[in-house]
Amino acid sequence: METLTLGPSGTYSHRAARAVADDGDIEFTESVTGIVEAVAQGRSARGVVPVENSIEGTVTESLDAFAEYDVAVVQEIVTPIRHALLAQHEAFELVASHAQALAQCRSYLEANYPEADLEAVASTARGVERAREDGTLAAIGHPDNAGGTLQTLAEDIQTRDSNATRFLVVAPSAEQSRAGSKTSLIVYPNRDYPGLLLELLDPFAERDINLTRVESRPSGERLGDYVFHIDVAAGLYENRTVEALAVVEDLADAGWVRRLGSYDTETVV
Ligand SMILES: O=C(O)C(=O)Cc1ccccc1
Repeated sequence: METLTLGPSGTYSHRAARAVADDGDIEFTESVTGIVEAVAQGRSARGVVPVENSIEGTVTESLDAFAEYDVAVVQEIVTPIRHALLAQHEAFELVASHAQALAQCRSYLEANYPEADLEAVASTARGVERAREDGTLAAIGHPDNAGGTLQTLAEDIQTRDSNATRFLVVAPSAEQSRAGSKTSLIVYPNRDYPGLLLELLDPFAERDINLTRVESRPSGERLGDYVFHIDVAAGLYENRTVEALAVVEDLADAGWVRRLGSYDTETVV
């Protein structure tokens, strides 16, 4: 099945996409929003996007794209991230990588290459391509990207050993599923009063549904107005989830509630 992910070839997203697609079916683009948009518009059957890292937190562009485009989430992929420093030689001046990778390796770079400039590029593999062509650049990426002109100068340079990233697999909204142990929801109450968030979360607590993530993102309508991204450890096939959602929908009757669907998690090493 044709699957679009963040490229070029060799990104962590590419590695995650291999868990759900044959390598020959994977295509690349350099925009997370572009991936979600392509799936929503039927130009791609599946998309794989990074959503959250254990060190650096949310990939806000992905969440905002889920709020903007109508798509379903059909699977979660969790993968450990081990970064390598890749360059032609030690004498580089600039490190080019994805903003999250640069942030995840901040301490290592400050301690070992305090003089180096940092440049955020669209993906780790884009930085690798640049470093392959230009000896003044180093890249941070998966060690498998070494070879040719590029050597591995250091491995495991992320701040903590437990660096994991969650990726979500998106599909056209018609493929939204009720089966799975987790569910992603987006709630826009279009209201503001004391205790609103408490009221939105209480229906889950009352039914013993664990929340695995709550994230507020600006709605873009006005300052202080938020869209809430809520993930729960329960499926839409369960009565307790349907009941909790009915209460949430009442509370958000001036706005909207989107069910991205239920899905299972796969860990890929
Ligand atoms: O740039 C990549 O390789 C990505 O897939 C995004 C990313 C960056 C850093 C950690 C995890 C995912």
